[in-house]
Amino acid sequence: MRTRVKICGITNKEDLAAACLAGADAVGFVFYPPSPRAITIEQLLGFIETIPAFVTKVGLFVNESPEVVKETARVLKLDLLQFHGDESADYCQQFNQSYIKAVRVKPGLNLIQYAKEFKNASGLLLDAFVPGIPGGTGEKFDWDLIPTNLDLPVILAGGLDDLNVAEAIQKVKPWAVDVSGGVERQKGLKDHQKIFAFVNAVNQA
Ligand SMILES: O=C(O)c1ccccc1N[C@@H]1O[C@H](COP(=O)(O)O)[C@@H](O)[C@H]1O
Repeated sequence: MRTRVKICGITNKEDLAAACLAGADAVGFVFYPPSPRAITIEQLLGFIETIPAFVTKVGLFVNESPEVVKETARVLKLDLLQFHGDESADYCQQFNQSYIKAVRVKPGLNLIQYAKEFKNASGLLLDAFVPGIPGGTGEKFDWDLIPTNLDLPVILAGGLDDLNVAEAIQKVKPWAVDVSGGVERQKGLKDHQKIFAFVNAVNQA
């Protein structure tokens, strides 16, 4: 099975084109103002139409108000919502739209129970737990903490790059991998060579 790839934290047209050309299955946009990768509806409207068919448009939110999520998804015609905060299952389901739920993995967390709670999600995104920061930290976590029998497709994230993603895929066998910092030249700006190297590494794993 081919492992799907999401390139997250895209802030401009050039980086978007590179991700699509490299073969990304999904591109992510961060609607979380404190992030150095944050983008506004107005900025994204300037280039969102350059996304070709069959590339999934993902909007990332962290504990956002439902009104803002609804309006962002409506105006930009997002395909998938990514909830990367402490959102409840009821909160995530209210939008009547496909979503993935992120969880920051640490010892003692019952991921099997978590996946059951979010049974309507299209996938469970596993990220590193770093106190005080919801995500995009560039930190890996202990992949041994991931059970093999989760009820949801696993999207592995957290500190991935072109050098470690093959090992991650061999060990975890996720449905998809998600990267932000590992393909950047500076926060918020992508390194196009790293994007291509990452997607190639995934395809060869
Ligand atoms: O990218 C961000 O700035 C961000 C902010 C808040 C929540 C999540 C964020 N990004 C997501 O974090 C993971 C891991 O990123 P990294 O590869 O370790 O940099 C990924 O799912 C991003 O979508």
